[in-house]
Amino acid sequence: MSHFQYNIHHQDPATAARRGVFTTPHGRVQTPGFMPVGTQATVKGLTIDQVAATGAEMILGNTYHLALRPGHETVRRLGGLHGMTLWQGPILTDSGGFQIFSLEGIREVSEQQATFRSHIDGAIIQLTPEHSIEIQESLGSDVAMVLDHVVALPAEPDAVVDAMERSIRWAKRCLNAATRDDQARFAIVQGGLDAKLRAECATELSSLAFEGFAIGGLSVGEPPEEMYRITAATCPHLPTDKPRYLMGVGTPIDLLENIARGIDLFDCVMPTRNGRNAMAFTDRGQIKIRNAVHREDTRPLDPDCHCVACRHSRGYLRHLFIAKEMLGPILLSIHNLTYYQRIMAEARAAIELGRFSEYVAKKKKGWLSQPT
Ligand SMILES: CCOC(=O)Nc1nc2cc3nc(NC)[nH]c3cc2c(=O)[nH]1
Ligand SMILES: [Zn+2]
Repeated sequence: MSHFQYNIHHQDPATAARRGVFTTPHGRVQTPGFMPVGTQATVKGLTIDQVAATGAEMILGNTYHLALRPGHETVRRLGGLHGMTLWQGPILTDSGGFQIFSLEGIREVSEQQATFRSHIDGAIIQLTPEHSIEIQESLGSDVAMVLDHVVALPAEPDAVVDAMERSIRWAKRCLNAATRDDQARFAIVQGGLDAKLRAECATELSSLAFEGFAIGGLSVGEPPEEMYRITAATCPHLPTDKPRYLMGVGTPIDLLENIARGIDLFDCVMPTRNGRNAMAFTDRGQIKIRNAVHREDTRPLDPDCHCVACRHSRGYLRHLFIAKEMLGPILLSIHNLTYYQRIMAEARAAIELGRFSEYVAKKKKGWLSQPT
């Protein structure tokens, strides 16, 4: 009996949106679902109780960062990510390919491995598919991402094909290197912005024994319409009975547009990173809380939000940022994560009612109006 199970209980009649539940050894994830990013084994500035209170069920850690610091053997000796962080829910680790390629600029990719320079001490790191799986098994995450080869866009067609074909070979090496049956492996579809390549890659990966499938190589600066075109072209070639995870996405509109095209799981730094930078998401668009207009505004960020930040006035939140108090970034991170989870909960309910398209239209109207 597998430790992992994915069940769809509603399929939206008018879109490709699905409502499901992904069961892991550390509990269930309601889908569509959003995973807060905890790159260095912490969702920045929040305790795990605060993260849980936002409604998050599954969080994301990053293999590349944790392998560099404190080292995956150290994490294992400290009880793995669950023992170290005390987060008892599901954890997904992406092996950080994106961080490598975006943060460091990959020094080189050979058939054997990706070689890059550590952003901490400049040391040369060589990451093979096998080592990436070994690291993630030490971290003890519930879901491990395969090591893939991501090319920066725009890229020469030959380079896109080459990286996509290497990613498939590396995905097979990751499966062969796996030793834990209580850790799922998710494949990552590559293929740039070429719908035909994406379909080929998805079809090939779907024939392999993965518990889930991610769409990579997006949210790397391409226009939203291009992202939506690629997810719409890729999902039909992925198994219907496995979770689909769109990496690094996105804004609230991106979440809904991609749920409509068949995506089940998301992760993005936006709610936390923008929160730390004094930007709050609301149903009527984004609020830049440092703006002087909020100076004596007694209203909460969002009257419909039950989070701890929304018990305060906008004026107080603005003061915290102007005074550079650490509570400011913490409260806005909590609000933004709560907001993202609320959107996902509303989306799940709308799919159950068969009214997802109506829901998306209503939300987009609010987001595109001017915040008050
Ligand atoms: C190296 C394999 O593990 C990975 O995490 N690969 C991977 N991660 C990604 C993360 C991304 N974040 C964004 N936008 C913020 N886009 C991403 C793409 C990938 C990816 O293609 N591949
Ligand atoms: Zn709030």
